[in-house]
Amino acid sequence: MEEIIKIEGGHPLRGTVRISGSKNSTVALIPACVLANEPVTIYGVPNISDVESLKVLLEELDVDVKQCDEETLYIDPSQMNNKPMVSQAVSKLRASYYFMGALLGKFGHVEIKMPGGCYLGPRPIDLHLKGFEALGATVQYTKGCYILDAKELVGTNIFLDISSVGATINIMMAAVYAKGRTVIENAAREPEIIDIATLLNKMGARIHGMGTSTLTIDGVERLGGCMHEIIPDRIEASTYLIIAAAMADTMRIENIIPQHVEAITMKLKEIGIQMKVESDAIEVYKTEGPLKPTDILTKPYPGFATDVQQPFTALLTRAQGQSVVTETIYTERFKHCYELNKMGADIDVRVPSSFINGNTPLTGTSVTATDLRCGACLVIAALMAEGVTEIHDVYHIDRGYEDLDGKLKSLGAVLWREEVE
Ligand SMILES: CC(=O)N[C@H]1[C@@H](OP(=O)(O)OP(=O)(O)OC[C@H]2O[C@@H](n3ccc(=O)[nH]c3=O)[C@H](O)[C@@H]2O)O[C@H](CO)[C@@H](O)[C@@H]1O
Ligand SMILES: C=C(OP(=O)(O)O)C(=O)O
Repeated sequence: MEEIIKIEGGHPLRGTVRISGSKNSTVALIPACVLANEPVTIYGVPNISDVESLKVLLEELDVDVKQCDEETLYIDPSQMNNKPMVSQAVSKLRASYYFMGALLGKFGHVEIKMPGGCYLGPRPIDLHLKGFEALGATVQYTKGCYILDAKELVGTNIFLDISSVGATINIMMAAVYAKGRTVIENAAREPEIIDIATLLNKMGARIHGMGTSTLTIDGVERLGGCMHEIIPDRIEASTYLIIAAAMADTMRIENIIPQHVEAITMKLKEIGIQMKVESDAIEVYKTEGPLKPTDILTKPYPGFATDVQQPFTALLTRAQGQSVVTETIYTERFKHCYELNKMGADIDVRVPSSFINGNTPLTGTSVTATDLRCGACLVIAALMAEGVTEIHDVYHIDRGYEDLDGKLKSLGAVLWREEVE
């Protein structure tokens, strides 16, 4: 049996939606907690399936995990055991690879199988491994498993060829207990990296320069417990901004850091969306008149996030003219375009760009969420479409959007889930 989402499109949306804690922060913060020797409490944890998979992984390592309330997680790693990470849960998400840095940093040894996550074209982890090697670890790959070993990790200078989010976080975690100073040059500057470094510093790490492209980590001997509140999810926030732009009379999006979504709000304004930006909320108003087409170039933060180009494409099918989306991060991240075309869009994909010939009304049909943000794109398209859209492989969506159904229903959307053969 498979669960699908059905959405009846065309209903105007109004009301207030609250953004959850950041998925991409949470999935790194949870593995980072095992570096401590005392309990850590994290607030604002989103209720998504990636978190459920990480809780399973923690339990497999004998970490004491308690869900204190809906969004508070208590993680006590003081009695944990370092075991091979080979269960199914590892393959359910990409971020299980953060246990590489965390366990290598804490125990000098880790055995873990290949991570899972969204297929967006090839997603190598060579920069993570080169960073671990530079710190003094050996890396072996046998029978689908990485085995990393280090008698001692020693701080060094590491230049990342690409400012990879995952490699920056993983190397930072491996380096917190290393002897001496590690400097990561061309480090990623995403807000999630600042969040992880902030947690580690609260635990007693000495990390400087977060939010810049040079991160300095001075090794320490012990990390203790702390409490930490996760930043709001800028990708979920962007998704609801686009939903509002597509379907709202008036929609208020709360628990937002406006600076984190500035590349998106600038684009929305450029195509003709009106909004009011407050310190921690954004109100979006009904658009009168046609939307203008635009060109989007995905870039690392603070540029236009690759995770948002897919949902944004759904909105661009309504623009009067041709828009071009060019991917510089994952050049094959265009599967959503083929699904949108099934709904009546006219999108031509010529890697690394998609050419969206707008002003095409969308009609509900059967489509597949090939990855998480393709799923978000199809939800937006379905809300805009005439008739009922059925979305398959919704487990991708559930990896990253807390209570999508509940939040949309509270805004006036008509959707439901069904079990099908
Ligand atoms: C859990 C999480 O936070 N996921 C996000 C993270 O993924 P993730 O951390 O996997 O993405 P990276 O920033 O590492 O990837 C950026 C680019 O670097 C390349 N690369 C990366 C590592 C490496 O060792 N070698 C290499 O060549 C990748 O193929 C890609 O082209 O950042 C992506 C880019 O913002 C987002 O789409 C994902 O939502
Ligand atoms: C690609 C994404 O996630 P992951 O890296 O966890 O696969 C995403 O959040 O859009």
